[in-house]
Amino acid sequence: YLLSRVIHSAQNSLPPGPRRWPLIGSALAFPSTHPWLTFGKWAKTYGKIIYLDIMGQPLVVVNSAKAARELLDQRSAIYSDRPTSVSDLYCSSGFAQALPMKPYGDVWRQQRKLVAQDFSQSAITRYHSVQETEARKLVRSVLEDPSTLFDQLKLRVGTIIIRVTYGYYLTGQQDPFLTAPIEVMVNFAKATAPGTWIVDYVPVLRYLPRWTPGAGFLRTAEKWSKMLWDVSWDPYLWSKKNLETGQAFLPNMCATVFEAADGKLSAEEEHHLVWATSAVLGGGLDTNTSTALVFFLAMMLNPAVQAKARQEIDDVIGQDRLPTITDKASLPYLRSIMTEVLRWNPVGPMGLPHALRQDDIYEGMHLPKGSLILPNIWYMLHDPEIYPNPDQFNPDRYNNLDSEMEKVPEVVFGFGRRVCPGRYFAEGTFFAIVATVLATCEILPPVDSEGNKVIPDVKFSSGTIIFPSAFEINLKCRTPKAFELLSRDPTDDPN
Ligand code: HEM
Repeated sequence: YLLSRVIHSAQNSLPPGPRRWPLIGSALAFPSTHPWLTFGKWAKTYGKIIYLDIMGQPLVVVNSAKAARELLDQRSAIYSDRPTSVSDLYCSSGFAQALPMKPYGDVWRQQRKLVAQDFSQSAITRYHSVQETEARKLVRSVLEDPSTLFDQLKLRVGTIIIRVTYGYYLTGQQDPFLTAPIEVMVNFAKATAPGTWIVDYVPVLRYLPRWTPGAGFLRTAEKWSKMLWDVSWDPYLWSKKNLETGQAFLPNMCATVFEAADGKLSAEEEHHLVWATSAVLGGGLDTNTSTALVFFLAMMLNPAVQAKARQEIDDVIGQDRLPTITDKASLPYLRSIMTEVLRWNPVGPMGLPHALRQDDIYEGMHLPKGSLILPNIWYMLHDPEIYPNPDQFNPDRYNNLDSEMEKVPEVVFGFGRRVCPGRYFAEGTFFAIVATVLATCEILPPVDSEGNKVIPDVKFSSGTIIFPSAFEINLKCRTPKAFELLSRDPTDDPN
């Protein structure tokens, strides 16, 4: 009773936000592109918590890491859902099947447990050599032809994630086990962009017969749903079959689950495994690819940072071998660079939306039940009060202190019970690429026909997972010895 009185009195104290109109709410003010930038600007006017209402759907933008911690972490029992309205929407396109969009509950818990077990900090060391090998192949290929950087990154990051999830080794860039998930991720980006589904705003449209001209979205949704289904089942079925034939590389996530169950999974367990593995694929492909691209961009723009990193590697590791993932602990400047890449342009600038299960009050403001909570990760890492000159790429801002660096991944990988279960694995892949590139190469801007350096603008796409606009680099190998080391198998390296 007391709570309802308090909520009632707080009803009039919704967080501040742009003007709301009858019926449409604040829909007119909702930024159509790069919303994290607008929400960040709004922080000056409205503060760290902003309230919007899109046609009756309450949205709460959280612009501060402290508030995100206090709500999404400390009150995680009520902040761990995914928005049902949005899940319904994804449902039309099949994405509600996927673990990351699942409502907080038993099915989500079962699937998440499978991912968390296989990618725990202790379990992932068995995947180090896969990550290191692919990082070396990446550098060799890009040295051969720097214009292939984007494609090679997709291929190498894809190879790592598909290899450790299903035991399948990609045959090349055109392998359908790579091209299909990439296409599905493009659909995911579209499906999660606000406004893609007119049905979101006018729910009755869901019941339109398929053949009506306005029902194109239903046909799109059906097509995407089928693609997602295939992309989730096909590699799984390959893995299951080839665990028996011995063709699947070990260890891999599917095989580990199968072996733990003595090869016998119930239909329900199999369902959980299919959707858990497909979440790994979806969670680990574009995120890691784009993060590595941001690294290349940052390095090209900051030659002094590269030089300092190479010096650290030469001092700590020497030039007779390449750094491996276990060397990360002794390379603080490289860790600072990785941290600064994650902060400078986080590839998931708004993370994924959480949903609030019941009415809540925060600092006297009423946060209504059913609100979508949108963490503005980008702004949390660009708030000038916390990160002075936030647009400047400056790894020294952490003073080599892990306590300072840790504040960045704590935000970049999301919050509470929904925090990214692939964080440590993702950092392994990222480190393998960063360390291998910096130990062996100089990343240079390309030059035009008159010999002038071509420096690209730093621009990003908009969406759930964002990519830098296309740019070119030049990659120069430091020494013949470095080139030779790139051809070595990391497991043969003397440590
Ligand atoms: C740089 C790389 C990555 C970044 C920046 C990233 C970031 C994120 C973020 C922000 C979330 C949402 C957390 C929240 O709701 O608060 C998330 C969820 C998730 N990520 Fe990652 N991620 C990365 C790599 C990976 C990898 C490699 C995997 C797989 C091994 C993975 C698997 C997942 C899954 C399954 C979820 C859904 C969790 C849930 O809903 O319970 N991610 N990630």
